[in-house]
Amino acid sequence: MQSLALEKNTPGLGEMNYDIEPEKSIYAVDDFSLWYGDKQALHTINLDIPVNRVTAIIGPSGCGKSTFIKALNRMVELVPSVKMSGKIMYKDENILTAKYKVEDLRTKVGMVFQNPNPFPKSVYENIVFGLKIHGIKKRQILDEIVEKSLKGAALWDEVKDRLNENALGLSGGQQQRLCIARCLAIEPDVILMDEPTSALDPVSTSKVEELVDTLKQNYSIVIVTHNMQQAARISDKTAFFLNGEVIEYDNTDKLFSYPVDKRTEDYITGRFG
Ligand SMILES: Nc1ncnc2c1ncn2[C@@H]1O[C@H](COP(=O)(O)OP(=O)(O)OP(=O)(O)O)[C@@H](O)[C@H]1O
Repeated sequence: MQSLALEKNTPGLGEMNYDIEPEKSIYAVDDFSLWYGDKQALHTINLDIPVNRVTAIIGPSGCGKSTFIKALNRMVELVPSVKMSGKIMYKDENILTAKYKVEDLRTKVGMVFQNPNPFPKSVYENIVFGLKIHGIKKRQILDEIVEKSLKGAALWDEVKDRLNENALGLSGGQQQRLCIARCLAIEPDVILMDEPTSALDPVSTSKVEELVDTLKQNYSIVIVTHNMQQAARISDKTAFFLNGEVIEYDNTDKLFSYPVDKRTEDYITGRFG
């Protein structure tokens, strides 16, 4: 899918973006709105998410960042009062239609949460849990996937001799990388990260940031972060949300250096939020 994301999606950017190369998109979000009961949380979002890039979602508390990212894997539907309109195209298919199987989506889109949430099982069992559900039982295959996933999450060297220990005995940073490894085991296309480092110390945070940078070679990553330095460090594109709207969406270096909208400028310079 080719998309001219910035021309279409960035209110107020005008001709400044015409020199930007069209990128392949993994998601094309089209006039997407969401309500919790009567309260509208997202307003006609148009946003294309590029393949094999890191896209950061920033904005003040309550602006709809988590709601948006949870719409991308339809997790938001777990809230009974949710209503949605518009389209979320994932590889040319609208995931919001009744016929789109949410189980299929979950095998293509992994998610990492704010607080590391390993199962109270061994490191090994954490990785193979989803695979077993999908009927993969052969020990040799599982062993290979465990090693590959832990290597992919830059955790193998630290835990290769502790595979049978309870994952809850790992440090917070190791637990978060284990959750990333658990994601990688299902071989998704996309990894959604909802403030993945906000519960981590600075050393663990920088390990996860380095990891994100490596992972984007093979995965499309969407990361919600409160930390603007983090967004500037690790993302290729940034969307600034405010009151459920996308105010500005652009290449990260441009958005942070030359924001077009005054509200973006005020936010990134710390005048509010
Ligand atoms: N389950 C829910 N039921 C009703 N309203 C909700 C629910 N979850 C979120 N909201 C509301 O939707 C709006 C967007 O919330 P959301 O959690 O997506 O924002 P956020 O930008 O991720 O905030 P934060 O940075 O504080 O996590 C808020 O007004 C919030 O109160």
